[in-house]
Formats: sequence, C-alpha cells, structure tokens
Amino acid sequence: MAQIYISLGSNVNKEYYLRQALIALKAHLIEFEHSSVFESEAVGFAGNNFYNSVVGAQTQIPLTELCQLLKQIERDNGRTDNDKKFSPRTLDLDLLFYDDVICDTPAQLPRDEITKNAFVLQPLAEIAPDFYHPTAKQTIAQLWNAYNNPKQKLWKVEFTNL
Ligand SMILES: Nc1ncnc2c1ncn2[C@@H]1O[C@H](COP(=O)(O)OP(=O)(O)OP(=O)(O)O)[C@@H](O)[C@H]1O
Ligand SMILES: Nc1nc2c(c(=O)[nH]1)N=C(CO)CN2
Repeated sequence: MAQIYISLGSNVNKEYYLRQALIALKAHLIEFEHSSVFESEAVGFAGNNFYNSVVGAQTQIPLTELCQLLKQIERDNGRTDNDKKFSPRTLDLDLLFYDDVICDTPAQLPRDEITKNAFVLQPLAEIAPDFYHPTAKQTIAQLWNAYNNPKQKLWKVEFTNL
C-alpha cells in the first residue's frame, strides 16, 4: 500500500469542479482525507482566483495507472489537452508524493511545486505535517515554517457537505 498526496486546483466553476474531483478521488482511494479548501490569486498569470486543496490517501494502484487515473478524472471534468500551462483550468490534479519515490517518469516525484507554491504547501502542511520530503530532507511542517513568499496569500473557504 502506498501513501500518496495529490494537489487539486481549479479557477473555472471552481466550487463545482473541486467537489467533483474530491468525490471521484474518494471513490478510488483508501483512507481518503483532504485539507481545507483555500482560495488564492492566480500565480503566474492574470486570471480568476483559484480554489486549491490537497488529498491524502492510501492506494494499491501502481504509479503509472494512478497518473492515468488522474488524467482521466481531469478529462471527465472539462480539462482539454489544449489548456496551456499558465491558463484558466477547470481542474488540475497533480501527484505530489507516491511514498518516498523519486522519479521523472511517468510523473515528476516529488513534484517541484511543493516547495515553491503556498497553494500546495499550506494545504499539504495541514494534513501531512510529519511527512518526510525525500529530496528536501525535511518534514512538510519544517518546509512550511521556512516558507517565505509574502506575495502568496491564501484564505480558507467555507466548503460544506463534502
Ligand atoms: N507529479 C505529476 N503529477 C501529474 N502529472 C505530472 C506530474 N509530473 C509530470 N506530469 C505530467 O506532465 C504533464 C505536464 O504537467 P504540468 O503540471 O507541468 O503541466 P500542466 O498540467 O499543463 O500544468 P500545471 O502546472 O497546472 O499542472 C502532465 O500532463 C503530466 O502528464
Ligand atoms: N493560486 C494558484 N495559482 C496557480 C495554480 C493554482 O493551482 N493556484 N495553478 C497554476 C497552473 O498549474 C498556475 N497558477
């Protein structure tokens, strides 16, 4: 069984798509938990604010299949292959950790974004403070305590009936 963390983001019809993603992930994963939902300004481009959250779970799904599953859930939720990197998106699902696996394919693990973006690190710190980042060689709580980017501000959103 692998311990995994997945980041979720949306800035188009964001309440609907975040909820759909949580429902779909919960159906496939074991010991599913999720962080609060946070709102923040779009980082890297001018656009609508994002909702972000992080899911933690256990799974027996192998890494390659898990990546395919995340892409399928994105496609089921309005994501097209034409969406550019820094552009509005209905749903973005990024695998952050698969146990302590370090690799570049089929996914970059651990994902670089973890230590760069508060919209990933803050929700992750809420549910996984003691998880050890295998390349940064610190816990998530230590990384979040040391994080210093005053440009990125997040605020919690009321998100009922999940
Ligand atoms: N850790 C990962 N989780 C999910 N997909 C990954 C990961 N690492 C690499 N990929 C692959 O790389 C592709 C590009 O991913 P990347 O996240 O950089 O761009 P994007 O999905 O267009 O934008 P975003 O930065 O919003 O995620 C994805 O479509 C996926 O196939
Ligand atoms: N606040 C916020 N900004 C972003 C996000 C995101 O999820 N949240 N995702 C992006 C593309 O991956 C680019 N910018």
